[in-house]
Amino acid sequence: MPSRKFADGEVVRGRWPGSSLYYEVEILSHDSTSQLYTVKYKDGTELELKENDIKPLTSFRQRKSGSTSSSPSRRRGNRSRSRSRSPGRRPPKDARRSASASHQADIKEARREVEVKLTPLVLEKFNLLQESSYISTQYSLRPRREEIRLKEMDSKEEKFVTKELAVRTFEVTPIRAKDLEFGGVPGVLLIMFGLPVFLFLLLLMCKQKDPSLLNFPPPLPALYELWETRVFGVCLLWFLIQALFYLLPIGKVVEGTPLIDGRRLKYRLNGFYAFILTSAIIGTCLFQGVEFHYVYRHFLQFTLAATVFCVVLSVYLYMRSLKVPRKDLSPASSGNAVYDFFIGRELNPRIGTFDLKYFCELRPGLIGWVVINLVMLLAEMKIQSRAVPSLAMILVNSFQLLYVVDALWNEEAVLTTMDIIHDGFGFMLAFGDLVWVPFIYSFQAFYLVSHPNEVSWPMASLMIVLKLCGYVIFRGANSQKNAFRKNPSDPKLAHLKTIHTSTGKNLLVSGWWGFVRHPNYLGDLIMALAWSLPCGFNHILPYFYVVYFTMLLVHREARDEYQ
Ligand SMILES: NC(=O)c1ccc[n+]([C@@H]2O[C@H](COP(=O)([O-])OP(=O)(O)OC[C@H]3O[C@@H](n4cnc5c(N)ncnc54)[C@H](OP(=O)(O)O)[C@@H]3O)[C@@H](O)[C@H]2O)c1
Ligand SMILES: CC(C)CCC[C@@H](C)[C@H]1CC[C@H]2C3=C(CC[C@]12C)[C@@]1(C)CC[C@H](O)C(C)(C)[C@@H]1CC3
Repeated sequence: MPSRKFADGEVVRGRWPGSSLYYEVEILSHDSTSQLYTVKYKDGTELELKENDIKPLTSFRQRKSGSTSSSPSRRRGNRSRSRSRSPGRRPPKDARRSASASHQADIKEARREVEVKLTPLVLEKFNLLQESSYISTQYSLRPRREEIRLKEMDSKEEKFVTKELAVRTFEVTPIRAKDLEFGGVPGVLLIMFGLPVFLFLLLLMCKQKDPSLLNFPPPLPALYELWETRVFGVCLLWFLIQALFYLLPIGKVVEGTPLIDGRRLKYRLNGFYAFILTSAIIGTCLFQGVEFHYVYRHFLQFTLAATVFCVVLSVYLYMRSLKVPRKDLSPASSGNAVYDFFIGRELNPRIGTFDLKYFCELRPGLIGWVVINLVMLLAEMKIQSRAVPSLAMILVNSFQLLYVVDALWNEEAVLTTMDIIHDGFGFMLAFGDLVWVPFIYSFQAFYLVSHPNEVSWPMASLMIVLKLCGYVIFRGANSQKNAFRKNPSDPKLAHLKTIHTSTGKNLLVSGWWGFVRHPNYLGDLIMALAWSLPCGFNHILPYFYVVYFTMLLVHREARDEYQ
């Protein structure tokens, strides 16, 4: 058994992680497996430290004044973040080890290799006490201007703290079987097999003359009827063209949020240019008389081709994740092969500088959705022998076009979403981005092709107002959040109030974020309703998106709250 240098109860100096400052601490215990000491600072903060970060008292000359007795957190006037602990973190001797425990231990081990050791271990009792006193002071909601002044006074040290916090935020907590999201392994198996079948049923139902939910769902066609190699080729070509646009050296390069080792990946923002170039190609094809109706006629074949592509991509992503260093794994991964295949094992799979997850999140599926909507608009004109598209179709197309253009214009914002920061790239996002978005989000337009609905101008005006209200809330809230996450000291946000959270991060509680807990979700839901209303009230089917989206956002809200 490896020897230890310091005994329990010994009073020594412990380095404050991320800085070169040493404070008086008491050794509480030593873990022989991890070789870490649990130490207690004078203000009660407990951390795990490496032996190298601990020095005997005798190795320091006493300073006349200064920080000898104060704890780092006290020196910051109790605005300390040191109390923060990762929620859900269990003591190391947790007896309930699951199959995922060794995988998580691997990830933790990797973290040890790359970062200054910082594992706050606060006793539940202490934490509760401190939490309540903290809440009572924090809920006085100081205007952020004052916070900024305090920060400036303490800026040098803040630098350490900020970095340290960034690292801590992405701490990988042990995932036990009961902590797995989406219903664990049975849940993700159901989603992976059930969702593609459900998607086909939905599309087949929508094609029926009477798409009532009370009707028996039509039988699924045989696979050989749905498979067309040519269609698969078109999908592949589409993906490659978008990849080519992504590689173009136009648009600025920005840094993403810090990874567990403090690194920041670089991302090129050229999604909007990709959209312009795609529009130019589509325009040229239209001018040349290319038969876009082919896509409508083979819509199910396209859905199958995209699904097959996404399964192949997911297998590739899982295989390559088995070879990546442990520090590159997603905090959502669990060690269970089935679950990780779904949620994604690798956080940021890249081929050179080509970031597969970031690329798929915004390009082929989202731009594909707009193109499919256009295909539906043309199909409506052809099938219903119209000289111009219906007002309902124009509304659906323009509402959703605004949504996609907004996402591409504000491309940088996607870097702070849960998908990029937390989830790996696996079947869930591959299927979501490349199949679900283009083939389900275009559902209202698909519905209108075979179920026309006349919308009067007064009704259309109400729908436009609803859409714009939703958009203003969605954009206002997301922009405020992104600006805050990018630079919490941004003078433009100085009037906003914040509260501190147990993860060490602040949350906005005024402005849009003082209005409801997730104003961006509210705006998004209002827009979702505006997209469905042009389809009328004859059937519930075009409102499927609103129902699904509510469930998705409620689930995301719960995931966000948990994190
Ligand atoms: N159309 C679709 O299918 C679809 C699907 C999903 C999402 N969306 C939209 O995409 C956008 C982003 O979604 P998202 O799920 O990533 O959720 P989000 O709420 O934008 O992002 C979650 C992150 O926001 C931060 N946050 C939450 N509350 C905050 C507050 N009060 N103050 C400051 N920061 C706060 C947290 O960051 P920290 O973790 O850093 O604390 C949290 O992790 C939303 O507008 C959503 O409606 C659309
Ligand atoms: C189980 C699966 C079917 C779940 C699939 C979920 C995905 C369809 C979504 C997860 C994150 C979503 C998302 C957008 C689209 C839909 C998702 C990929 C988004 C690109 C839509 C435009 C927005 O402006 C956005 C960029 C903020 C947004 C990011 C998240």
